Amino acid sequence: MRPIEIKKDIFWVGCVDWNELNFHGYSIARHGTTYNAYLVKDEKITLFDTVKAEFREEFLEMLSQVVNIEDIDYIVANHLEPDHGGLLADLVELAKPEKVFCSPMGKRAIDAHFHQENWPIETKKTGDKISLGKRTVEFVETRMLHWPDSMLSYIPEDKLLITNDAFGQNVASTERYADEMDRNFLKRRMTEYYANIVVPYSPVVEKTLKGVEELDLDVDMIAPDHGVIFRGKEDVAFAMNSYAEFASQKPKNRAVVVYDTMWHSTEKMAKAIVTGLVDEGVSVRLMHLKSYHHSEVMTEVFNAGAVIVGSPTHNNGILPLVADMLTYMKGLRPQNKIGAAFGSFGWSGECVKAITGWLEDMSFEIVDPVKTKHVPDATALEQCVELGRAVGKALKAKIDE
Ligand SMILES: Cc1cc2nc3c(=O)[nH]c(=O)nc-3n(C[C@H](O)[C@H](O)[C@H](O)COP(=O)(O)O)c2cc1C
Repeated sequence: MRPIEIKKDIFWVGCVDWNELNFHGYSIARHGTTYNAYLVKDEKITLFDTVKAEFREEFLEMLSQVVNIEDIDYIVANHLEPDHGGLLADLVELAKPEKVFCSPMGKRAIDAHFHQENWPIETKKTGDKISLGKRTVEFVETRMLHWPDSMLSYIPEDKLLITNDAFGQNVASTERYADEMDRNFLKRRMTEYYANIVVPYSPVVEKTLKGVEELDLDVDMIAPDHGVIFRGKEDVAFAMNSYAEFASQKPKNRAVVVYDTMWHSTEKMAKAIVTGLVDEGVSVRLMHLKSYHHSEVMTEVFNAGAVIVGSPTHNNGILPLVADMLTYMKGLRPQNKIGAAFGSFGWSGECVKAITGWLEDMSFEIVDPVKTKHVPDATALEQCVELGRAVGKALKAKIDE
């Protein structure tokens, strides 16, 4: 692909990764991603971020189409994760920039990744500004959105906000702008990204959105480091409003029933629970963990107000895929959920206690569990339907709070 001029003398110089399948446990199978970097041609030629190291040749070729690499004066490292900082050392070597700008935490990240003492690093805090000539760059630190080093760069003369991973979406496409993409597809990719990466930092998202409002930043383009760019006031508002909605984590009238099973008893219970939820007017996703990756489950969990988790008792505990999913979910700290456990057992029956413990650790509002010795009979299945109804009622009450 060629560089794209997104504003006068500002170029997208990223790489499209059509084949990436998995980001640190977050499956992006079939959608790929992009690593976006931006080059500003001003009196000081400035590069914002780099790309993943595997794309070295492609990235250097991309840059060479708009600039002599050795003419780059400044590099801004908004985020040091290797999909954006992967070629920083190469660029410092090739361009010999006058300055490398990063946040104070970015300096620590550069030290820990590159172990270089002689780079011309200058740290910038929220509110600090630099001049590129005709343009200014203002920095806004966004610690833990989603790494300690993360920051935003704002160019007021172009009303452009370069946001590193915030507002990103894992999607490989020839389209570069949000308005060229189907809106529902885009929202889905934004939701997945938020649910699998950003959700634990929702308080920082709320603070950042408030900060952008208080600083009265006039923005008509948001350029993230993954996926498409939001251009025009309408799409900027769409991106900001989507993040405000995501960060609020308001419970929705949807439930996820997620489980694993060895001999299908827990599965029979799961289906009866779905019946009870549907009786109460709740929209349900039933997800067998042998069919769904934990990140697909997480996106549904994020979109749901209730999560009902099932496992048979297995060696005095729960099945490994259920433990895997609970570990992943707990790390992402979803808020405002109703939770319940269910499962079949043979003799000792620890499954529901173990699952309930996980759900309590995540501060879910707990509805009493159901466990069944081996194959559920009609009475046991009716208890499962009742569990679904009880969760549906608790969810309704929570939504009305
Ligand atoms: C390898 C294995 C280990 C098991 N360990 C336990 C156990 O520690 N305690 C228990 O109560 N049941 C145990 N069970 C019995 C299962 O929980 C029981 O068969 C249950 O009905 C299976 O539910 P499912 O049909 O959903 O797989 C075990 C079963 C298997 C196959």
